[in-house]
Amino acid sequence: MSRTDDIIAAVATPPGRGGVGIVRLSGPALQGFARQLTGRDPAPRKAMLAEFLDEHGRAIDQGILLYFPAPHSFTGEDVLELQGHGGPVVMDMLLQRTIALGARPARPGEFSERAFLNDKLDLAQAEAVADLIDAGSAQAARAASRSLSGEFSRVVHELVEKLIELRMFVEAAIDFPEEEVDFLSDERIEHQLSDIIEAFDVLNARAEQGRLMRDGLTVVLAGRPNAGKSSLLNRLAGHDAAIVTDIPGTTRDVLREYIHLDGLPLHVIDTAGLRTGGDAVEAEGMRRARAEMDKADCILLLCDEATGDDPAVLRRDLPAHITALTVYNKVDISGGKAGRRNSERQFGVSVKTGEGMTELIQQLKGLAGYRPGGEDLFMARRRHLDAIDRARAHVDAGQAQLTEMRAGELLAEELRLAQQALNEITGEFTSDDLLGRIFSSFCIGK
Ligand SMILES: Nc1nc2c(c(=O)[nH]1)N(C=O)[C@@H](CNc1ccc(C(=O)N[C@@H](CCC(=O)O)C(=O)O)cc1)CN2
Ligand SMILES: Nc1nc2c(ncn2[C@@H]2O[C@H](COP(=O)(O)OP(=O)(O)OP(=O)(O)O)[C@@H](O)[C@H]2O)c(=O)[nH]1
Ligand SMILES: [Mg+2]
Repeated sequence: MSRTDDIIAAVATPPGRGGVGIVRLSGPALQGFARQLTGRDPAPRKAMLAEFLDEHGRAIDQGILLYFPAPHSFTGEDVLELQGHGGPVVMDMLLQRTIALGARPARPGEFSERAFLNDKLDLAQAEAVADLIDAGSAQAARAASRSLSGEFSRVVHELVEKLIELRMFVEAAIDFPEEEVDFLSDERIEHQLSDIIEAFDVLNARAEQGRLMRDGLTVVLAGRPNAGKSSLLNRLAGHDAAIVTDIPGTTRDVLREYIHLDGLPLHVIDTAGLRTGGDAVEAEGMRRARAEMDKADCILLLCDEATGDDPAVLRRDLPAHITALTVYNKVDISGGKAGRRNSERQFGVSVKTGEGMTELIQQLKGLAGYRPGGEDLFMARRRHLDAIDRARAHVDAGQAQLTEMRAGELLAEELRLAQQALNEITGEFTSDDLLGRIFSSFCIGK
């Protein structure tokens, strides 16, 4: 665990020029520190106009000084903010001055880590702070804000409480072995178990939505040369990202664009057209195309309907576990039907005129199970979903112990393991290693 008895300092505002820039400090005895820096005693939680002085007593900057005495601060320690003029040189001079006075530069995420260690935030909330800063849409920001306020943690805790309650009940039964079998046949246990499993499903659905909102959906555009993949990339991106020509084999590299569909982040990946032959460069392009397809959430298999390109052969070749939509392109010249075809996996479009595009996009959102504007979702990460999955697997195993073996002890143990897995989400049960990994991905000054 990191030491928290020293003073950390960092520029909390983004690098570059801005109206105001903030150097933030956290640690012990910052009142004296403020006195040395400004020659004045700061009043707790009161904005004070002050001069930030260098070692010769000259003003580096004139700014607002904020002092939050422990424990009533963001980190739970003394916090000092020097709100100066937002230029990179001023900020650096202020930071260097605080270091000369005994502070040390903060590591990424160290302020949030201290807030976590001092119980100001649980782990899911600390992660939500970072997700709020990284939010790419208003929906994502609202979801992160809901997690930051503790909504996600509250739902997780409710489920943990249910697990504890049931475990106590089962453990009480184990303490009276002669009655155990009867006790375990008690319908209450079955009921509570199915109640818990239902709560897992609800939690999982909400968290999965939140994860989608955070990580987005990766869609790979694949198909024969000239099918219109790069044209589709450009239309989705809204600008000329990729070169489009009528020469088959135009795209050789993998191209990536990041867009939003009603708040759903979409990573769209354009690839080299698949065909036999082609030179070494094109062959490498196709190899990379297939590597991207293996990692996709969804593949759009494009074909040029105007030339009668049959997608069946390529479709058989796709990675089996990944959802694929077949997109018949160029209906403006083929005369084919635009929009949904025989199944929800087949669409006719004209990338050129835009016909059928709305339906295709609608289907993409639907595939992800994405519900725009979902007011009940909270930000979640893959780490959280993994923990939910593991906890759920323990509950399922416990249920099997009960119904098949009437083994109360084993059920109790599975419930304990489920509880432990869920506690990883809020950080009641974590390793230093995990904390290190989480906080080091934050920005400096957060
Ligand atoms: N200038 C500035 N703006 C900021 C932050 C900051 O650190 N500085 N924040 C940093 O992320 C966010 C606000 N988060 C904060 C969270 C808690 C406390 C705080 O002082 N908490 C005390 C008192 C609570 C109260 O008065 O109700 C506490 O929890 O005891 C301050 C900021 C966003 N804006
Ligand atoms: N008429 C018509 N032409 C289209 C449509 N979509 C694309 N094209 C044309 O088809 C040709 C090939 O388009 P690209 O987007 O480069 O095709 P691609 O699949 O990226 O091809 P490669 O990069 O070679 O694999 C270009 O001349 C486009 O203008 C469409 O909907 N209708
Ligand atoms: Mg192309």
